[in-house]
Amino acid sequence: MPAQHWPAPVATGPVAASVELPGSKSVTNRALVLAALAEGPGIVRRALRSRDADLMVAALRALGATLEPMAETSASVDWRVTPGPVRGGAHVDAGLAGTVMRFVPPVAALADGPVTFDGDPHARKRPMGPILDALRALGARVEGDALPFTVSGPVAGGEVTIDASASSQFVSGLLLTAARFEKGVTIRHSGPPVPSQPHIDMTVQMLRAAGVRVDDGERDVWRVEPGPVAPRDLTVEPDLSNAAPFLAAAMVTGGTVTVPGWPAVTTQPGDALRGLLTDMGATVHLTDGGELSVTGAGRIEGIDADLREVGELTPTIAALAALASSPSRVRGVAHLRGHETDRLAALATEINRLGGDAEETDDGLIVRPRPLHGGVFHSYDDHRMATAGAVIGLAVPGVEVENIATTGKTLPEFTAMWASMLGTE
Ligand SMILES: O=C(O)C1=C[C@@H](OP(=O)(O)O)[C@@H](O)[C@H](O)C1
Ligand SMILES: C=C(OP(=O)(O)O)C(=O)O
Repeated sequence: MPAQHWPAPVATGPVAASVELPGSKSVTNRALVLAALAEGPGIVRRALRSRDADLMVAALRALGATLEPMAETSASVDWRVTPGPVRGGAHVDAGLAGTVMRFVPPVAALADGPVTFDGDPHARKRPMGPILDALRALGARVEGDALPFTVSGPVAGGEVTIDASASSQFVSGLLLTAARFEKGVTIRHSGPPVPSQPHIDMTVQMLRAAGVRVDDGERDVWRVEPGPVAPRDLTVEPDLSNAAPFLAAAMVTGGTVTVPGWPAVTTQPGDALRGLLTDMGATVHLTDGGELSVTGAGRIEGIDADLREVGELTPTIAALAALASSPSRVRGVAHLRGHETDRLAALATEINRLGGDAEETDDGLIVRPRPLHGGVFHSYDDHRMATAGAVIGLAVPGVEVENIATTGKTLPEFTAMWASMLGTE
């Protein structure tokens, strides 16, 4: 895969493709953590292979779990996971992965010695304070308030109040390990709304499937009883958020893209694409057999949408908005400033660099239609910025995406899949 300035292919006609997506990053990394914390060996099938998933595998191995591939393809692995006593003295590289930097520190607090964490230069800027303070309040010793930091257990557990408005992953991270703390954990959120509720629902649902008792009946309060985590044999769903740029290609080109294996019921936020793309003018159909198809009308409508619950879809929606025939407004996503990059600034800057009209608001973006021209679309080490550039490039000749290889965070085969969708491979 070329490392830099990837000439984004222009579509020569309506796409007509079926695109099979590898496993969900969010499900994979939760499943691996829960398997490593379980009472006995378990299996995680169709786990994603990508930088974020590889970092999680390395982190759990460093902490004492054994992960063995039972079967693998270039895109996915079936892992047999054998838990071990959580080992101190380890180092965890979080890369730029929110799931690693927020889900692994509570696991590390179970270790018999200190565990050090660091990550990419930009990862040191991502918010960590609330979850590290929570671990302190629950009994851990933590040096540092952001990457790099050191966590030393033991943690007794108990009650803690946090402000999770900057990331739902603070809640998910504490919840995933909570049952293994002597007293379990009760988390109360206090502050502006917590984003990405479906991702918290995903955590709660996967904990329950592993036999953990979770009470989420009161808004912004989660109670986890202490107890064992049951081993499972689970199959990871396709990554519906990574379906976004491919489905967007159907809209941009007035073609049809189908994605097999779309779950009938899911906690993945990518499922919201069905409604969002319909609102932007697509015809969306999900068959009983789990095949999702999106057909573009040849014209994209602007949208006014609150994406707080599904923030990771914002870069694709903004790319579509830049190609739409009427203005768009995206709200509720101030927390995207703490993602892989400040996504609101990055999207506005890169759309405007191509001649567009995008404006940051307090909590989102306004994008007005304007003819675009070619140029370099910077990715800021952000996989979803890179794929947003590819979407715009379908309709705008001369777009070059800087560092397309950053798509390896969650979709290492992106360029090959894109070429295959366009029939140009
Ligand atoms: O728990 C998860 O797997 C995720 C939660 C969300 O994080 P934020 O709540 O920080 O947006 C999402 O954006 C991220 O891509 C994955
Ligand atoms: C915000 C994202 O990732 P992370 O898990 O690193 O927070 C994302 O994938 O859009």
